[in-house]
Amino acid sequence: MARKFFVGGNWKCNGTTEELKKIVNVLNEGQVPSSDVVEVVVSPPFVYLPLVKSLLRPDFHVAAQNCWVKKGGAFTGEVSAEMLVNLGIPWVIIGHSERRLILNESNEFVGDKVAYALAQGLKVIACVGETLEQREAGSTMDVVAAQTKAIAERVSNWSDVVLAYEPVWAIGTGKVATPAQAQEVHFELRKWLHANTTPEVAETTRIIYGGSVSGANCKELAAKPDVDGFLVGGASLKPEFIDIIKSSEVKKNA
Ligand SMILES: O=C(CO)COP(=O)(O)O
Repeated sequence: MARKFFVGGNWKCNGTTEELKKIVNVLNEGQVPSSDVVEVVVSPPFVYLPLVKSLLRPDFHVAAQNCWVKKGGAFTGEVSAEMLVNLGIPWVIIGHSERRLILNESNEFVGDKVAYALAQGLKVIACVGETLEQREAGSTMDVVAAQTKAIAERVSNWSDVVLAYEPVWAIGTGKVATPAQAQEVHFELRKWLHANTTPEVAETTRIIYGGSVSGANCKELAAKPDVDGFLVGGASLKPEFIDIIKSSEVKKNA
């Protein structure tokens, strides 16, 4: 079964109402391949989710950038998976490296969050990736396998999971992984899924790349067989996000 190309825009902690309305207008007017070819999901900060959802074209969807690890209650400052479901938010990003590293989210905590969000009916973009230090020490695959294992141990149904490989050294640095570097890790991750879940999960789960993806570098990355799309930060707030969505055509012609 072919894996549908997936392009996520992670807006992180950016934007004002006016700025986000402008980028939504750009997206709404963009000429992109149909939703049979590419799935597009943008992720504004929590407070803007209802606004963006209400303005966004119907073939694009929204994601939250995080959610609480279990049922809501006395957890000041948190937003629960149930609340996202209540608002009709279909997707959530979990385990982004900014949360793992700045907010000390452990592999186990991320795995628990993924499992809880899925159980509530959300679809999850689960992020993994190594730091520069870990890459230079030769432990890239150990790190991403351990992060993926903590998710796999808690998840049996992978049909609502997209796995995002985002090397920390490539995020916001302009230092994109080469297509060969991305392909190598994606291939190994798929192999890991094959050995540790089921061959079908390995074959059907989308593994997307994130880290300094731009309009200029997306086509070469998209051409790699195990790169099933992107999670885009900075460039997802700019008109070039449309070009990144269009890179899905590389797959159609493959
Ligand atoms: O962290 C990212 C997406 O989640 C990538 O960010 P940049 O595209 O800004 O490098």
